[in-house]
Amino acid sequence: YQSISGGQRPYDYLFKLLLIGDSGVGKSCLLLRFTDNTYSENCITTIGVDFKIRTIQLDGKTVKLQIWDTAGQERFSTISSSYYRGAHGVIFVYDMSNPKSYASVKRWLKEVERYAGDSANKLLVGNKSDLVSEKMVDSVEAKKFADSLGITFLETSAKNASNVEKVFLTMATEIKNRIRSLEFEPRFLDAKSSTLSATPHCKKFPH
Ligand SMILES: Nc1nc2c(ncn2[C@@H]2O[C@H](COP(=O)(O)OP(=O)(O)OP(=O)(O)O)[C@@H](O)[C@H]2O)c(=O)[nH]1
Repeated sequence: YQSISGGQRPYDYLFKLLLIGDSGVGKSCLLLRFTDNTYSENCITTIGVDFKIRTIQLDGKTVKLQIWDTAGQERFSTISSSYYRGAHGVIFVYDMSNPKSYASVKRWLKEVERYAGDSANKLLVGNKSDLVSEKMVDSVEAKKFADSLGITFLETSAKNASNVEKVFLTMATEIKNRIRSLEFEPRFLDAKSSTLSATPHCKKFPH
């Protein structure tokens, strides 16, 4: 086969991930921590949608993560709706010091289900774990909520880099496992043998 770069295989998988949550919960800071390993107190508010790329190694495979940072502000919700389509994973972020942002997660879940469907993997993140004395959202309660949805829950700090790698590595692993289990479905194999573009959920180069 011919890859887009003319022979060299650039990656085995390309996953589109979305960061979703209220304005100010730290989505842009989490993204910058993961892709550039930087942190700034005065991250500017995301206008519309922006994405960043980081390529990781997972079980000997090269996985390219295209991570979209959607604006949390209400007035941009119509802009971001089209970006939900085709997402392999959605990371729901709230601010542990802000109960309102935690309550909003339910609304964001509904919105994502409407636009991205049920197929995308989901993960719940409580950010700003460094603000220990300002903690307002109970970890046990958040974990219970995530369990009820059957999704992973992690507490992070973009500021001190706690658990940030883990969020994206866990998400990539969960998507890869889902896709691998799809490959073993007879229906999927039939479709795949006729044409590779039948691959339903990810761009994967043949080996
Ligand atoms: N203490 C602490 N502050 C954080 C952390 N992450 C982000 N912040 C601060 O929270 C504020 C908002 O962060 P952003 O990353 O811009 O939030 P956002 O979710 O992208 O906001 P929108 O772009 O408006 O949707 C900034 O002032 C950050 O410095 C963290 O882990 N700990």
